[in-house]
Amino acid sequence: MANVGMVGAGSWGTALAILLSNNGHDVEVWSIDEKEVADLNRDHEHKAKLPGVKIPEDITFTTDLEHAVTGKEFIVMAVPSVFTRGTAAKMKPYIKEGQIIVNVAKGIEDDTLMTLSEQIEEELPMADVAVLSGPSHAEEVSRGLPTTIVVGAKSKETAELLQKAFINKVFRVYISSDIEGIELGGSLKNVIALAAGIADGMGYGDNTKAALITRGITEISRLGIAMGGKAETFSGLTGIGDLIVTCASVHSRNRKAGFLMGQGKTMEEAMAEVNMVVEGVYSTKAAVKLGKKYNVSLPIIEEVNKVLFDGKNPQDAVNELMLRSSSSEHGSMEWSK
Ligand SMILES: NC(=O)C1=CN([C@@H]2O[C@H](COP(=O)(O)OP(=O)(O)OC[C@H]3O[C@@H](n4cnc5c(N)ncnc54)[C@H](O)[C@@H]3O)[C@@H](O)[C@H]2O)C=CC1
Ligand SMILES: O=C(CO)COP(=O)(O)O
Repeated sequence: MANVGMVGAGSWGTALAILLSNNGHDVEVWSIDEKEVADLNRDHEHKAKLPGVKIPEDITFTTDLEHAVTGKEFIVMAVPSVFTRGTAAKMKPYIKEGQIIVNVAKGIEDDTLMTLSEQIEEELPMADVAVLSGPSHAEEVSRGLPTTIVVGAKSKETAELLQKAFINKVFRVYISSDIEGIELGGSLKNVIALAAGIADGMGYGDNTKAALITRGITEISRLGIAMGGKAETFSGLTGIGDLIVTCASVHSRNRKAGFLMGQGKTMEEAMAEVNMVVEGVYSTKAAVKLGKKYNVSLPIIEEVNKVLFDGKNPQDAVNELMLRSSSSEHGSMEWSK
């Protein structure tokens, strides 16, 4: 069994710490937040983020980053994307050659357009960086509800080591070498989930949701493939799978923030009410820039960007999407007649 360092004690870091501890590993969790650490060590429950879920007493929580990451067989990074680079930089003095770090956050850096694993590699070039992603809400994983997920890594050896560490009878882990595709699917689905939430908030129905999911994965795949991801990744768990759960789930932070905006709240009001990270808000601008860079059409993502940052009325965004120039479903096609 392994010694594991968990960096980040939000809902996802806590849920995965519980899972790894239940799998028999020794888990030490770091958070920057002193109150969060004190509460977790005292209550053995994350009352704010996973109320009612018992945290095993042998999981320790600390604000000492050196202690949390030194000498661990692998480190899990579960901080919101805007803190990923900075936290990785702080870890540098304690990271040895070949240290396995598995990032579980989902996002794209707005100014560099880098994925999170690329940022971690830039800060920690000595590390062996992997990712874990898929349809997996912390609220359900922490309660042991059956979940499937994918580890992406550079080597099969690292992928299998992590697969073995995380897998159990309610958490089935697949492996993949397509880190780029996994990360792009995981980040871009959050933008579409904001759109799905907005549609729900406006009172639209299941037809609209299906349209957003289906046309959303078309946008995600088009961009992801142009950037080097594999087509099959976008039709798998980390692509369409994660998109479905995030657009549909009552647990989704992105869908909820969108819902509140669809009901007339501002982006800031919606984010404050959700009170957990809404990653899609941070990934939207980057996605629009990537669309331009790779010359890929992203109509839904562009409308989300306008609603979030240009004050566009969601109804006008819907009209724009429905009335834009008509086209065939799959681009240029051959016709039999
Ligand atoms: N919650 C979920 O169900 C899932 C979340 N994710 C991803 O995991 C990442 C983390 O999400 P959550 O745990 O939900 O977020 P959260 O909003 O619950 O947690 C944020 C946590 O980040 C830490 N933090 C706060 N400020 C920080 C700073 N300045 N520097 C470093 N750490 C800081 C704190 O421990 C805080 O509890 C996100 O990228 C999210 O998309 C992925 C899959 C599932
Ligand atoms: O990525 C997730 C589920 O797989 C979590 O999505 P939300 O951040 O929208 O809750």
